[in-house]
Amino acid sequence: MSTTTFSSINFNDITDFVVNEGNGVKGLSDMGLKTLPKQYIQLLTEQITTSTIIVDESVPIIDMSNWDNDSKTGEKICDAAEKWGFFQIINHGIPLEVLDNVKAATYRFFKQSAEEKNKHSKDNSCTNNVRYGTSFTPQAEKALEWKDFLSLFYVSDEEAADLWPSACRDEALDFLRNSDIIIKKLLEALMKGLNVNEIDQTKESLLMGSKRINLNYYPKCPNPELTVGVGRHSDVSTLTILLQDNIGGLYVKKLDSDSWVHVPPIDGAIVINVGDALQIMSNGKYKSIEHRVIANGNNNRISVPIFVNPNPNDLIGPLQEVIEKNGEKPIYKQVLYSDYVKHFFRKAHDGKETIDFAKIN
Ligand SMILES: COc1cc(/C=C/C(=O)SCCNC(=O)CCNC(=O)[C@H](O)C(C)(C)COP(=O)(O)OP(=O)(O)OC[C@H]2O[C@@H](n3cnc4c(N)ncnc43)[C@H](O)[C@@H]2OP(=O)(O)O)ccc1O
Ligand SMILES: O=C(O)CCC(=O)C(=O)O
Ligand SMILES: [Fe+2]
Repeated sequence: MSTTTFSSINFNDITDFVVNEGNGVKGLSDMGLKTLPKQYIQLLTEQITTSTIIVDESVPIIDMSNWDNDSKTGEKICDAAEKWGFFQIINHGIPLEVLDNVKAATYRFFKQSAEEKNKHSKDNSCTNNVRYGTSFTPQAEKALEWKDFLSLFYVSDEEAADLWPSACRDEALDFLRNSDIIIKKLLEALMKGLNVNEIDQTKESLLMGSKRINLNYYPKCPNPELTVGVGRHSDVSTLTILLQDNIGGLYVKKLDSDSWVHVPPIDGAIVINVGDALQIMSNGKYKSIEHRVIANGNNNRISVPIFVNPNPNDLIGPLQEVIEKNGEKPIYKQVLYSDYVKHFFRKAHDGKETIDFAKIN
């Protein structure tokens, strides 16, 4: 166990302690520090103030239990994807036990020593497909984010058995497996809304050709109002399937406004959001909305997003059907998906700016 105390580390050593030595912000929080280190103080414009929060609106909650005999469910999904870019689903069919197990596994992974977790850091990991880290892109950020994460890119069960950390591997795989049916249903409905009636092999690759599961850990934070758990960003996925715990703190931007709406935790629900890849493929019909997570002064929080993505080798752009059948002018060009993701990962979170990479000027 580490014998470092907060008074024994200099403020200038913080980045070394948190980022390079793998202690993460959890390492700082566990020491019981009373003041937020300056490296985490966000610009005033990025700190979340109550004046921009709307309390009397919320993202749609869609009951999936009627999927088979109510065509309205599909319409509700398309409507939510157009107007909010975010919604919650209930009665989705993923067993509660699977959700509870992956939450417990997240705690189990982060409870390990810094030395154990740091075996999976960018510098130490023997594979690019498993990455333990903190903040988002520390080397590119003006202010760091109060979050540690483990990011697992899925290739196969065999590869996961060899490379994913045993503290969380089986539970993460089980969540991925159990989310498959709901992912297909959601994409089927969303494609129908674009006049795409069949998800053939090419579409399957474009829509869900790769998956990444992240385990996020946001420890209790001193001066939470000065920093963020995750800064403003939109996901670069097709769809994100997000499991959050009961603490709360995720805010989404209301379309065409400067206001933010809280996504309240609902027991057993899953949060769904549209990512940039689907905004691009739908030629802007479905919205990949900016969201962010506040830091919490009283509680640790965890979340587990599954990012459903195109295959990295796919060229993504507005779908042919959208342009031909609907007679639209494309507003995005074709880009190689792995180039798009590399662009996202090389800069700090910056709201909706990633998508400019694919815009036709
Ligand atoms: C909100 O906080 C987050 C969010 C996220 C992820 C959010 C998403 O929306 S994930 C969906 C991403 N899509 C995919 O992963 C599928 C496609 N994957 C790929 O195309 C490739 O795997 C790749 C991600 C582009 C990596 O390609 P590779 O050839 O292996 O290139 P590298 O040189 O390893 O990486 C390029 C660049 O990205 C950085 N990076 C790679 N993986 C991650 C990661 N999981 N988390 C953070 N950064 C990553 C890597 O350091 C490289 O940057 P350099 O500056 O070193 O060149 C995730 C984490 C959050 O906190
Ligand atoms: O923790 C959350 O609720 C959201 C995290 C998030 O936006 C992400 O990992 O992309
Ligand atoms: Fe996100």
